[in-house]
Amino acid sequence: MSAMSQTRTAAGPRTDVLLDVRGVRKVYEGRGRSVEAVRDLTFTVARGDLVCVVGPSGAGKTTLLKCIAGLLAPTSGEVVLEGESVDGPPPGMAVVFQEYGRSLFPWMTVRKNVELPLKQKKLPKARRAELVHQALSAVGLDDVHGAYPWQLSGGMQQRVAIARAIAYEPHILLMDEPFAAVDAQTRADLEDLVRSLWQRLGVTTLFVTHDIDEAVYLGQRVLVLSSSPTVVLDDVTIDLPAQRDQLTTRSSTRFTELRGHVFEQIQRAKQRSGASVVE
Ligand SMILES: Nc1ncnc2c1ncn2[C@@H]1O[C@H](COP(=O)(O)OP(=O)(O)OP(=O)(O)O)[C@@H](O)[C@H]1O
Repeated sequence: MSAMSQTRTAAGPRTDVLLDVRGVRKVYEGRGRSVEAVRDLTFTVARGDLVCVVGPSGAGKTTLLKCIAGLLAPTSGEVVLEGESVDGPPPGMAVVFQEYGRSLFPWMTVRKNVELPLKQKKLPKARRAELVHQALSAVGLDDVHGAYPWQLSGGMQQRVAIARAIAYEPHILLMDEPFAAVDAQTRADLEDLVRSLWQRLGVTTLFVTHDIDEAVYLGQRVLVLSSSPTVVLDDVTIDLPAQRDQLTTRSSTRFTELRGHVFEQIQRAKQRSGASVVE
């Protein structure tokens, strides 16, 4: 780790660790061929943190996120959430994926889409209505309760997916390249939405992206993944002011320094090859 990096353990043991990723390794087994997507990932996320994970294409970001979400079993190592080992989708977690078009049900109205996980949580009807209303209002979609997802723009659909996630009142929110498929202006608006929701709701957030600027703009920390073997190459503390805006923050000297530092790390990581074929 470089001088700019600050390991989170430097100040002593963390007492409020929400997520503990311990030596996670994932090898995909295929016909006569095994691909080691992730070698050894170890890090913690404290309650209330907003942590971005950035790494070159194929570094294993999605694999890591699926392991954390309990959708994929690590080959070795362990994911511990709130003291419990993860061996399936944990109840206190919500995930927002890149493909909003596939994550919303087209035959259900916006309201029904947001309400669905709350029904699975067996919340009473009045509470569900309250949470749906609050969440849609928080993402600026007060007027579209009765619309269908396909009647909305891509950016609005992703807002619905975010509303569904926050209505669930998760302890941790995972986001996997959620804005990769929207235009630049919408992306900037959605980034600001994530920051403002995080500040208002205090929900612990792990945000995976391949976009260095996005990671530095959003995060309190940026974890830089290497590729082949995939490990945490750097853990950068983003010491930008808490109040960020697209114009001032992105044109500040500190933003440029941090972005340059992460960029250098990614370049180093890219000099290595993709995932290792281990057999
Ligand atoms: N089901 C699978 N079977 C075999 N190999 C896989 C499987 N899923 C992913 N991989 C391989 O594991 C490696 C890591 O993939 P992963 O999708 O996790 O990376 P990523 O960092 O999210 O990539 P990107 O930024 O391009 O989305 C890649 O080499 C990929 O080809």
